[in-house]
Amino acid sequence: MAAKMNPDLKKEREGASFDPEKITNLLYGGPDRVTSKRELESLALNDPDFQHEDLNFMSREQQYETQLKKSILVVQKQKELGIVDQMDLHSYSYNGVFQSMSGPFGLHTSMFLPTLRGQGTDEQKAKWLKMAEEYAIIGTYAQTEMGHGTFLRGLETTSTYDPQTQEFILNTPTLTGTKWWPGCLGKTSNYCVLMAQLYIHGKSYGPHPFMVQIRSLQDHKPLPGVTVGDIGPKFGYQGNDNGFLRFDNVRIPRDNMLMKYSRVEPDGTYVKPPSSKLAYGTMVRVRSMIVGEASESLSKAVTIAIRYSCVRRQSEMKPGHPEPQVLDYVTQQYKLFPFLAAAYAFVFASRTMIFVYFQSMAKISSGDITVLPELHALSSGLKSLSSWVMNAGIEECRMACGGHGYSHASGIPSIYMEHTPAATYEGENTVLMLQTARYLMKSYNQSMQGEKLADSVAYLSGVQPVPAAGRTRNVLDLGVLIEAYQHRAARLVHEAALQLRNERQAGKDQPDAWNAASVDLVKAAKAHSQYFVVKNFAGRLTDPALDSAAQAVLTRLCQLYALHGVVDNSGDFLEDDYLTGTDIRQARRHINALMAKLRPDAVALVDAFDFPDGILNSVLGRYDGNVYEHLLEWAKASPLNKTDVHESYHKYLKPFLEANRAKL
Ligand SMILES: CC/C=C\C/C=C\C/C=C\C/C=C\C/C=C\C/C=C\CC/C=C/C(=O)SCCNC(=O)CCNC(=O)[C@H](O)C(C)(C)COP(=O)(O)OP(=O)(O)OC[C@H]1O[C@@H](n2cnc3c(N)ncnc32)[C@H](O)[C@@H]1OP(=O)(O)O
Ligand SMILES: Cc1cc2nc3c(=O)[nH]c(=O)nc-3n(C[C@H](O)[C@H](O)[C@H](O)COP(=O)(O)OP(=O)(O)OC[C@H]3O[C@@H](n4cnc5c(N)ncnc54)[C@H](O)[C@@H]3O)c2cc1C
Repeated sequence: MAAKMNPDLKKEREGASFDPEKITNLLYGGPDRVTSKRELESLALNDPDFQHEDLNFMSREQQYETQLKKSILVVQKQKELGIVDQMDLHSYSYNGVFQSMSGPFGLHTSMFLPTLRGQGTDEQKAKWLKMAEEYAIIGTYAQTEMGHGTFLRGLETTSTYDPQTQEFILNTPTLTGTKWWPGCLGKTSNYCVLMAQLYIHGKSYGPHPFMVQIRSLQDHKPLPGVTVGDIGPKFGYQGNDNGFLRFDNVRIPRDNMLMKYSRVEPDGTYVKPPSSKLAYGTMVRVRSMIVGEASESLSKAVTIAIRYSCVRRQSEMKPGHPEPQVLDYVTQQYKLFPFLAAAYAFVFASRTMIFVYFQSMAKISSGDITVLPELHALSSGLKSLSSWVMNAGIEECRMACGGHGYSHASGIPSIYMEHTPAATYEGENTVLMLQTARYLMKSYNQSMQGEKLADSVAYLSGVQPVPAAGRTRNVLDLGVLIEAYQHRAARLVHEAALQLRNERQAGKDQPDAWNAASVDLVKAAKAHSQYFVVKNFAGRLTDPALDSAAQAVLTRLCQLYALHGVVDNSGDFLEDDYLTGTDIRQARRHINALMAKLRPDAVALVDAFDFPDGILNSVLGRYDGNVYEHLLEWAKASPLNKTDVHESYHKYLKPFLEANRAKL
C-alpha cells in the first residue's frame, strides 16, 4: 500500500498556481525526453543488482569496491539496453545508478575517452578508441602534479624524444613532479593520457598529451618503471581512487603522442599545432559540463531543504496557534528562495553552455579556431560562478535544515562533499575567472580600437553613459535589470582596464600590474558572467513549452534572482549612480513581495526538477514528506546499532566503569 503523503506537503502541492510538469518539460527538452529520463532512472533505481547498504555506513574500501562493482554492471547493462545518448547515460548511470557520487570509471568516461576522441589522429583512434569504448582498457587523465595543478607550463614530468629508437622516454625528475590527484588512477586504470613536457634535442615544447600504459593487462601490476597508488582519504570522493604516479625511464613508441594537432616526425621534427591551447580541449569540455553539475547539485539541495521546510514545524509565531511550517518564516524564505532561483538560473545557463560548447567544437573541427578564446572565457567564467554559488547554496540549505541537515540522513553533506571540489578541479575558480578577465581586457582594448567583438562581449563596445543621478526606474522590469547588469559589467571591465593602465603608468611591469589589479579583474569577470546568466534566464521565459501560469512563476523567479544579485552587490550598482538608493530600497521591497508570491509555489517549483527519492537519497527531502519515521529507521540501520551493546563496551567501557565504581 502506498504510504500516505504528509498533509502539509499534500496541501502545498494542491495550492500551487501552475503545473510543474510544464516546467519539467522545459528543463529536460520536452515530454518525450522526460519520459525516457524517468524510465531510465526507474530502471536503474529498481534494479536489484544496484541495491546496497547506504554508502554512509561503509568504510572507504567498501565504498570503492561497491562503486567498482556497479561501474562494471552499468557498462554491461548500458550495452544490453542500447543506451548511447549522453542525456540518457546521464539519467541511467550518473543519476540513476550512482546518485551523482563518483566512481572508479568516472575519469575514463569524462576525460580519457573525450581526450582520445579529441586529440587522437584517425590512426590512433583506430588503435585505441574501440578498446577504450569497450572497456578492454581503462584510463584516466593524468595532468596535475604534487607541485603544479594550475600552472600547466610548470609541469615537471618529461617526455623526451629519442630519434634513434623513435620512442619517448618518460621521467618524473622530482618529488613535486609526481602526478597527484588524477581520478581512478590509484587502483583502477591501466592506461592514462599523460600530460608531460615534450623535449626534443634538448629543447622544451611545453605540455603535450601521451597515451601511456601503466599497468599490466595480465595481472594489473604496475609496469616496470611505473610507481602508482592511491592518495588516501579525502573530504569526499570516497568511491574514487584518486592516485599518484611516477615514471622512471619508461619508453613508449613515438605514435603514443596524441598527434591530432601537434606532431613529432620520426627524425624529431616538431610540427606546431594551429593553437597550442587545442591540447587543453578536454578541460574546456569538462568545464562546460561542470555548469550542469553545479546546477543539478544545487537543485537537489534546494529540493531537500524546501520540502523539509514545509514538513518541519517549529516555534510559535502567534500565541496559541499551531507551530508554523518553518518555510513560513520570511527569513527562511530569504535563505532558500534566492538559491532556488539560482538553481533555475544555472540550469538554463548550463543548457546554453552545452549548446555553445558543441556549436564551437563543430567550428573547431572544421578548422575555425577563432571561436576558442570566447569558448574558453565563457566556460571558465560560468564554471567558476556556478560552482561558487552551488557551494554557498548547498551549505545554506544544510543550515536551513537545522540539526537534521548535519546528519547524513539529510543527504546534503554527501552532495556537498562530492561536488564542492568543482570549485577546484578542472581549474581553480579564481584562476579561471582571471582567464575570463584576460579575455575581457583583450576585448575591451579591441573595442577601443574600434574592432568588432564576439557576441558575448559585444556590449563592451558601447559602455553606456551614466544616467543622471537621482533617476529612479522600475527595477522589477527585467529589461531594466538586464541593462543594469550589463552596465555594471561594462563599467567594472572598464575600471579594471583603467586600474591596469594606472599600475603600468606607475611603473609596474605587466605581470605586477596584473597582480595588483587582480581583485578588480575577478570582480569584472564575475559581473560579466552574472550578466550572462541573468540575460540567459530572461531569454528562456518566452519558451513556447510554457503556459501562462508556468511563465508567470518563472518570471518571478528570474526577477528574484536578478534583484537578489542587485541587493547583494548593491555597491557595484550604486557606485556610479547607475541605480539610486531608492532603486535599491525598492529592490528589497520587491524581493519581499516576490517571496510572498513564490511561497505557495515553492514545493511545486522543486518538484519540477523531477528528482525521484532514490536519486535525492535524502530522508528530509522525501517526496511523501514522511520524514520522522524514516529518520528513526535510517538511524537504526547505522552499523553502531547492529547490537544493543557494542563490543568496545566489553573492551574499554566496562573495565573503566567497574574500576571507577570499585574506587567509591
Ligand atoms: C550531456 C549531459 C547531460 C546533462 C548535463 C546535466 C548535468 C551535468 C552533470 C554532471 C556533469 C558530468 C560530468 C562533469 C563533472 C565532473 C567532472 C569529473 C571529474 C573531474 C575530475 C577533475 C579533473 C581535473 O581536474 S583535470 C586537471 C584540470 N587542470 C586544470 O584545469 C589546470 C588549470 N590551468 C590551466 O588551464 C592553464 O594553465 C591556465 C591557468 C588557463 C593558464 O594556461 P597557460 O599558462 O598555458 O597559458 P597562459 O596563461 O600563458 O595563456 C596563454 C593564452 O592561452 C589562453 N588559454 C589558456 N587556456 C586555454 C584554453 N583551455 N583554451 C583556450 N585558450 C586558453 C589564455 O587565456 C591566454 O590567452 P591570451 O594570450 O589570448 O590572453
Ligand atoms: C576531487 C579532485 C579531483 C581531481 N581530479 C583530477 C584529475 O582527474 N586529473 C588531474 O590531472 N587533476 C585532478 N585534480 C587536480 C585539480 O585539477 C587541481 O587541484 C586544480 O587544477 C587546482 O590546482 P592546484 O591544486 O595546483 O591549486 P593551486 O594552484 O595550488 O591553488 C592554490 C591557491 O593558489 C591560487 N592561485 C594559484 N595560481 C594563481 C594565479 N595564477 N593567480 C591567482 N591565484 C592563484 C588559487 O586561486 C588557490 O587559491 C583533481 C582535484 C580534486 C580536488
